[in-house]
Amino acid sequence: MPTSVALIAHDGKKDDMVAFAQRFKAILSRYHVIATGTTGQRIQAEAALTVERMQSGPLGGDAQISARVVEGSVAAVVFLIDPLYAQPHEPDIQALLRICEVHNVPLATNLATAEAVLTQLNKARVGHLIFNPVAGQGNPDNDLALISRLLEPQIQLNVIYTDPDRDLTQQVQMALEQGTDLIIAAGGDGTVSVVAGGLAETTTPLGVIPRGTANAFAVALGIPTNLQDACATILAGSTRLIDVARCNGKAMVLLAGIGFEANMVERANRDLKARLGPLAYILAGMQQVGGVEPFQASVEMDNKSTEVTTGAITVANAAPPTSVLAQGFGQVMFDDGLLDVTISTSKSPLQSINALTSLFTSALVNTPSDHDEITRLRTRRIRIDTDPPQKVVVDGDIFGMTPVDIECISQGLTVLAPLSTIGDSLADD
Ligand SMILES: O=C(CO)COP(=O)(O)O
Repeated sequence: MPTSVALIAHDGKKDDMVAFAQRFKAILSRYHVIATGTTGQRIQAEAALTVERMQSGPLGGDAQISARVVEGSVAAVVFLIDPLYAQPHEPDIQALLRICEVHNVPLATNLATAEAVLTQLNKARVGHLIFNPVAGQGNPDNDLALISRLLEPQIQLNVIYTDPDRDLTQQVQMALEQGTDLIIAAGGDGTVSVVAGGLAETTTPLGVIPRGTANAFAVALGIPTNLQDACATILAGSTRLIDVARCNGKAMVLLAGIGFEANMVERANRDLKARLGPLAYILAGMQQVGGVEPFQASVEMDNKSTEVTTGAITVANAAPPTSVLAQGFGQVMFDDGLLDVTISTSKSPLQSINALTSLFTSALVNTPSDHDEITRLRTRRIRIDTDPPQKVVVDGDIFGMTPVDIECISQGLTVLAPLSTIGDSLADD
């Protein structure tokens, strides 16, 4: 769907254009505004809108805008023509009017029609698609073409590619400032986590198109893991309020793993994930069982501190059944305002395997684990320190070292998701 609006005014109409841009600034700022040179300069200065300026009209600016219309990137053209003065570049003006006819692009040549066109544009949903081209094993070009084809008839889509050199949180912030109706994360759990962090404590919904290796967030919320159905879920528009957490200030939607999980994630690097897909985590986990080094942890909640010897601590906000180490309760509640903490106190590889099997069974049958070496608790806030310091993984990526302070923000995130799923506290009522 085209995402630019073109603004052009002859000299006798420039004051009208500036007043129009000021009045419709909220709508225009949701679009990429393009304008001929002098018109653009005045709009930028007097309506404080960001404008991509072409050449001045008589020097070819109208022709440049015609080219954009032909390319298909223009949603509407507002061209305030002065009917009382002849223009030296009349052929360019006529060409632009003709090109708009040819390509069926809304064209307003006076203020009354311009208002009608902008009022109509205001009804379209504007969305930002944050697309991670290196996530998962799919073909990014084909995936993006399919997503655009499915969503664009209903959503004005601005595509932003993730790039290790650009701060994604800042890009989400910019999209929010422009006024977006939804932000869609198309990538793995890492991408989803950063976008969710930017949307935490706002009312702008998060759409998820799972394109990663594990897609744990989508599975936990019952969001389909194939592209077509994930897009259909976004278009259906039903939203859920879920909890979001902050781990040492960083947003966390899934879980923090200390010890076992952090080492496993480190072993399942991108190469292994590219070769084996989700099996990479299982292989890395198996390699890890024998090498678990127990550590001392001090766990503080409600101003009370407890000491434990453990090989794995998992603090989960949301997790699918396959996140075995988070399954002390057999299912992780993602909308109860609490973190689900699972601590394994196994001391030998064999005990670890027994405890893992118990957690796996708990997740399968949705009941709490009663294994002696599993401690489980629910809390709003937790602080964990360890001796020696341990690696911490947050939402599938290595985050840093202990100590960590994790806090749950109750129902702090709006997600486009099917209404009822596993892990949903309503499902228990
Ligand atoms: O002449 C124009 C359109 O035909 C407008 O050009 P400027 O915005 O550069 O004045």
